[in-house]
Amino acid sequence: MSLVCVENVSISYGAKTVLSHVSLSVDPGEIVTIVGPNGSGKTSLLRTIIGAVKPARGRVTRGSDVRLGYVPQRLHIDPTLPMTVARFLALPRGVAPEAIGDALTQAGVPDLSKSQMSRLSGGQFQRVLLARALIGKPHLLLLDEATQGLDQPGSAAFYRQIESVRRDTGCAVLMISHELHVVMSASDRVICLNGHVCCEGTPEVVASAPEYRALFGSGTMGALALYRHDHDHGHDHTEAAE
Ligand SMILES: Nc1ncnc2c1ncn2[C@@H]1O[C@H](COP(=O)(O)OP(=O)(O)OP(=O)(O)O)[C@@H](O)[C@H]1O
Repeated sequence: MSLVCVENVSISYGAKTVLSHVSLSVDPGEIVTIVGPNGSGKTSLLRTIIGAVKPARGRVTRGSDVRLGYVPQRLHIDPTLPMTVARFLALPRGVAPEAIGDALTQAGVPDLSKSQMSRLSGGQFQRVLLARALIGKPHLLLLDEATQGLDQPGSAAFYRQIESVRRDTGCAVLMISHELHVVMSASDRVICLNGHVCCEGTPEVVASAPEYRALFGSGTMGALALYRHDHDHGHDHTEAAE
């Protein structure tokens, strides 16, 4: 039984249609990545799944007990506003301190609760947003370019954290990313969007699809093989957030 089902969805802003006839579903425990060029409708699709954008056609269904956790692309917090991480995570409704501690631990930043939001590094900020999404114990975690602005090691560490969250909680993950080689190697399934679903399947299938190569070139295949080769050995996946 899928957690969410998107059936024949089209999304328009006024007269402009940005996505047409998109169908997809996410099953429990899967990591599914959406890739696509700028403006191809990726964020619009995620926002439709969480109910923030109404589809012009088609429908999105999810089980009545399925909880979603959403990590947005950006979140601006006034840097002059004094606010600790714990306070931020307790907004807008009260959350028990143990739940905040658990979420920060799952996000890989157990010691940040007393830090000021304005003093966090980019990597720490993203981990705090991840912790915020994990507080509700989601069945499906949705990430919109969560590693934007992080350097390559920082973003690779972030994706390893996502894999560990999936391992520990069993949640499914639907994420958007531009970091093709890192993300493709961490995903069970990849969906390539460009106004519609161009191609989808395992990372290997998508990386070799002509539709994908027309958009991104053929470089990913080599990077994917290299990454898989490099990681064909054990790892201590406990790097601290940048
Ligand atoms: N609220 C809105 N009103 C009008 N047009 C919008 C709105 N949100 C997005 N669009 C337009 O819809 C198109 C798809 O935007 P969307 O943000 O979904 O794409 P994206 O694939 O996530 O892009 P990026 O990779 O640049 O983040 C763009 O042309 C964008 O300008």
